[in-house]
Amino acid sequence: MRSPVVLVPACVNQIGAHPYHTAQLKYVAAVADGARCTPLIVPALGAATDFEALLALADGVMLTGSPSNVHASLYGEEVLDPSLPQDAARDATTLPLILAAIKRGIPLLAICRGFQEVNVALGGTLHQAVHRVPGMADHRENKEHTLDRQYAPSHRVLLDPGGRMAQILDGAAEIMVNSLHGQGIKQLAPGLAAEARADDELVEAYRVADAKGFTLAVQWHPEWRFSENPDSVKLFRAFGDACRAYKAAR
Ligand SMILES: N[C@@H](CCC(=O)NCCCC(=O)O)C(=O)O
Repeated sequence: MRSPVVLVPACVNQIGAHPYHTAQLKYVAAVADGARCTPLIVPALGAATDFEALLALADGVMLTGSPSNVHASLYGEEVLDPSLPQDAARDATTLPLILAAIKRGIPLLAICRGFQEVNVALGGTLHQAVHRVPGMADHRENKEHTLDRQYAPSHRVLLDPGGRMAQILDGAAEIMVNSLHGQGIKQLAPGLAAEARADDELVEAYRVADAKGFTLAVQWHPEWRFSENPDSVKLFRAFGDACRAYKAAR
């Protein structure tokens, strides 16, 4: 029997003289080895994407992190810092894909930029620079540190005791997470339920409250060396199980 297919939308990145569709290995590996599903990287073709064709293949969707920001115009703001990277082709692909996947009840796991994308797709807004908001912490990584240090757990999040995440993590009340983002949730979209918050109250995880299928979005990076972190192992296993159940029920 074939394994569930999980769509992993690509970014567009310039490498040398040419633009490429790219997906980082760590995300693809977490789908393959953590969720035990077959990752299928989706090119960022925007409106030229045949979403119906893709969703007919999909048993799950995983949205990755990326250094680029969701374009501020998509939540009604001017871009505050145009020097930061953007990826209009990814926005034009992921936002419609998110809406279509949720409507179909396809399991959805969203990480970092993906977490921000789902919120914007559903009508929420973002802080463009969390660290400039009075009372909020700086959630960015120090780029001068080694990667191991950048992706090391750096702060706690408190889990909603009645939430899906707490259930997946065997009733944990809080966990330590890494933190590599400048933007964050300002206004949670209608229909999203917060699952975890940092000590400065920033939403760090949520689900789509009335979704037919599994939905979880996290601001941190569970894909980083996931096999060394029991919480990340449980999260990818739960996502994979949801994809297997979706596939079985088709
Ligand atoms: N641009 C957003 C998104 C942050 C994000 O996804 N960072 C991860 C980049 C590298 C990786 O994929 O590990 C923000 O800064 O808030």
